[in-house]
Amino acid sequence: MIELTNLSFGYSKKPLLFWNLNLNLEAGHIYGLLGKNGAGKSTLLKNIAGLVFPTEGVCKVNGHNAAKRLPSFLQELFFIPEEMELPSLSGKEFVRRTAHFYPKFDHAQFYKVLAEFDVSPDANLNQLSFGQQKKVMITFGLASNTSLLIMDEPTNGLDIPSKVQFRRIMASSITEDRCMIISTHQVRDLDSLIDTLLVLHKKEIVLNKSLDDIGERLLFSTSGNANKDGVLYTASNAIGNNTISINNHGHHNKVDMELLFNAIIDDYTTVLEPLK
Ligand SMILES: Nc1ncnc2c1ncn2[C@@H]1O[C@H](COP(=O)(O)OP(=O)(O)OP(=O)(O)O)[C@@H](O)[C@H]1O
Repeated sequence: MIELTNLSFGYSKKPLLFWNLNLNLEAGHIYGLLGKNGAGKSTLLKNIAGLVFPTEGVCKVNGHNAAKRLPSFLQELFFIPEEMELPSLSGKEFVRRTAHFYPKFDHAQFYKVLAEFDVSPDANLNQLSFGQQKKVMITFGLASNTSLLIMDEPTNGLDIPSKVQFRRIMASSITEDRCMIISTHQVRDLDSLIDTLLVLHKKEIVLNKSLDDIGERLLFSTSGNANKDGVLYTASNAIGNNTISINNHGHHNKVDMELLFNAIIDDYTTVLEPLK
């Protein structure tokens, strides 16, 4: 569905943020995009959405060159940026004026999910709190039923019960025809939600693997339970050590995404070797 080929990008007069980046993403998956502050997550998402244009290389979505922003491309894409300015309209009016851009927009789904988020469709959007505004846009994005839904830091501004609700609603909205990409700093917000982890580090996508694959190849445990001959990374916490080691048994275990992310950004790239 998404094909980035030899993509390089840099803002004018700044060094390149990505260099020769290649990435293929498929429908039917919820991808979690992680990277340090300033790694370029938002910029990568904007390249995919055709909001900025590659310096070199190409980004295709459903066969369309994203940079051309053709109507046939735009009607299948919904992008929720990290920060947004909403018009002085009620949610209901916003839907009335904009839903027709998305041929698969489901009005009943919009009102149902918005009610689950406990936001009134009659409230003026620019008088809602930041978290409530996010909820309206997440709901609109889900109801648009576009084949690609991109969310940049969607959980930013949501309180803890709303984050739980968000994960539940998102997980129940994925279909075989849809691809969702969620970027976040809050690794824990992706727990029980994403199926594939993407890590952007040092101008490249260094990891694009399903959690199933990762959990079969790496063992996440306390150091006492680690595969002692295959320890790849250890981090101490208040009560001991957490460890990533090679999973020799091939039995799936739960991936500690935060630990894996920390290992990668600390440049313990050996954790990536068993995943190649
Ligand atoms: N419009 C712009 N013009 C120039 N530089 C920009 C622009 N937008 C972002 N940058 C720079 O590009 C780099 C990557 O920014 P980006 O927002 O893509 O990173 P990010 O990984 O999403 O960061 P964060 O996790 O902090 O949100 C940063 O150094 C930022 O200052």
